[in-house]
Amino acid sequence: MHKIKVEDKEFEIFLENDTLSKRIRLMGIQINVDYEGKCPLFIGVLNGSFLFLADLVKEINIPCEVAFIRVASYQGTTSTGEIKELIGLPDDIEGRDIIIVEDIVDTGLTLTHILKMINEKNPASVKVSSLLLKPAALKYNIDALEYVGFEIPNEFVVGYGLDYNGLGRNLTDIYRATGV
Ligand SMILES: O=P(O)(O)OC[C@H]1O[C@H](OP(=O)(O)OP(=O)(O)O)[C@H](O)[C@@H]1O
Ligand SMILES: Nc1nc2[nH]cnc2c(=O)[nH]1
Repeated sequence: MHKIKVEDKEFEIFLENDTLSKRIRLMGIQINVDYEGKCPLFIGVLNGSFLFLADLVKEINIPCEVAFIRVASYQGTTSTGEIKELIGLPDDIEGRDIIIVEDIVDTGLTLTHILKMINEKNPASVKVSSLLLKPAALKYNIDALEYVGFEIPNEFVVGYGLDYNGLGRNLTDIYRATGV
């Protein structure tokens, strides 16, 4: 089993880059079909989505635009993970077909806040594309979650954009914590 250490934590290989690429190709095909004749605006949620978004849009062969947003958490309330503000949301999304791009949906809290703030700007439609989803961790129902790469167990993962204490985002494969 291919194991690595990121800072103090051990991880084992979980999803190899080739597996990710094949799935992302299929997700792109599905989006090309669903948005034929439209010009969707992909909005990546920084930081974790940067590699997934880059690979996903390379599979898109219809006109599209790309933007990024960042969410900032309340200071001192990290245990509840409340979200204070959304940075970088374009002003002119009214009437646009939006596809929010996430690396992972865990509890669903981040997306719930993002969706609320985006919907206030009256887009034509909003869907979410997430590479990973932890169904067992979900606390918020997200109807807009249309394109999911992989449903994974409720385990901590790192690599391909996902970090452990800021490290590991550059790994080409995704690893899971070994729990030792
Ligand atoms: O469904 P949730 O429980 O809200 O968790 C999912 C969020 O957590 C991660 O972001 P993180 O806050 O770690 O920031 P990062 O993308 O900069 O790593 C991920 O990119 C999602 O945005
Ligand atoms: N790196 C990383 N970030 C997350 N954010 C929510 N869940 C996870 C996870 O499993 N790994």
